[in-house]
Amino acid sequence: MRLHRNLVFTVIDSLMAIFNEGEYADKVVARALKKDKRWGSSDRKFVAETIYEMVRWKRLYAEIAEVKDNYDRDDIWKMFAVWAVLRGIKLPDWKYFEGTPERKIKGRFDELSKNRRVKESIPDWMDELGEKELGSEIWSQELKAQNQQAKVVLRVNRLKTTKEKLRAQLMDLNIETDFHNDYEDALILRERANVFMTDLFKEGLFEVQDASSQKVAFFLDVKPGMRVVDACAGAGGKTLHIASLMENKGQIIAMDLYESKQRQLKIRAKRNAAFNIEYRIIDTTKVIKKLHDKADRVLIDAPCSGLGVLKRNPDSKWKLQPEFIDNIKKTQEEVLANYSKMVKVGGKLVYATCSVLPSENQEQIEKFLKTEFGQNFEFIKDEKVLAKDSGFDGFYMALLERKK
Ligand SMILES: C[S@@+](CC[C@H](N)C(=O)[O-])C[C@H]1O[C@@H](n2cnc3c(N)ncnc32)[C@H](O)[C@@H]1O
Repeated sequence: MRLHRNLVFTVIDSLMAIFNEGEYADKVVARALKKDKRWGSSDRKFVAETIYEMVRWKRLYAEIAEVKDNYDRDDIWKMFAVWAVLRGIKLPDWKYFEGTPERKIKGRFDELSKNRRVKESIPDWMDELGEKELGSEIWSQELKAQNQQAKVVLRVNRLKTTKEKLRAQLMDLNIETDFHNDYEDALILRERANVFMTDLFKEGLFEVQDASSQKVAFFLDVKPGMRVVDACAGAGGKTLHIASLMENKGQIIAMDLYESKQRQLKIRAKRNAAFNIEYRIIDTTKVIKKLHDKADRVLIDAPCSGLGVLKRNPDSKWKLQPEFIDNIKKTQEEVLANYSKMVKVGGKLVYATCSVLPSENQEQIEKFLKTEFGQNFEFIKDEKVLAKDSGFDGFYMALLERKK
């Protein structure tokens, strides 16, 4: 591989913004890709993937390069040189690479790889937390799995097509996909491609949704004609899947705290031809009270640490703080206590997170079932999805039924 100056400069600028100015990697990458219209797909791929790689392995590269946080531009060049050397890429004779100690880089890599925190490139506190909650062996394997690049997974929109037809249409565009027995609605791309540019996407024939996340709507056991509340709907990844399974029959009530997310959901719902969604912003407790005892199904896709989705958000390794996790656990307890009241007797509740930490998952459910209101519910089943086993995101989902 040859390094091209303007592409590498874009990577360095982007990393300055992510590491030093607190910007989010996905936004910075999106901006970087708009920079030069002449770039072809391999140029764009280089820019996006290199930025993500450098974010993913930030600690490892920084320690090998012997540079410390609050990196200046020279430090980022040194980290970039480490990335290139470890990939066996020949460094061009640019001034930034003068004196790069290639042999020392390889030696330090071997030495530092003995320490999990450096090898898997995560902060100390996060490593301590993961080990405490999952045990050293599982946590090590999970971290390794979550440091792999995520596969691109599509979810067919049953309101518009079938996965067989969609697969054939994608094939016409030279986008090859596979079905997977464990994920009924999924098509998994053999190679990464920018599927958002296709007319098939613009016509709403599919959404991009990780395979683990696609399990949740099935777990909720929705049927056409039901009244389903998606209490933390956000931009609606799962709402749209629920809509697809309900064949536009019945009612879906999509709620969130934030209007901006709901606006995105509305656009997506239109594209998907999902017509049975109503929208509510949770701005007072009344919004929830009005629906007490009214829903056949309630989904609580709770806000969480995101410690199951580091594959797709490597950035959160560096942005997440321990205090955030403590606070989000309190929110999880509250939403379980309050939103479960919308389930009618005989109805079902799914509590889901994209975290692998038991303290955000099964322990929240155990706690809830011991509360006065929680005693009205029976635990049916749960699923703890680890990236190390599934190859997709880490996830948790629990199914409860209201008995009285
Ligand atoms: C895991 S995300 C939801 C993802 C979404 N369900 C999807 O599949 O695309 C959690 C959502 O909960 C929302 N949220 C946070 N606190 C909440 C609360 N107290 N009540 C309702 N929603 C809340 C956040 O705005 C966020 O959109």
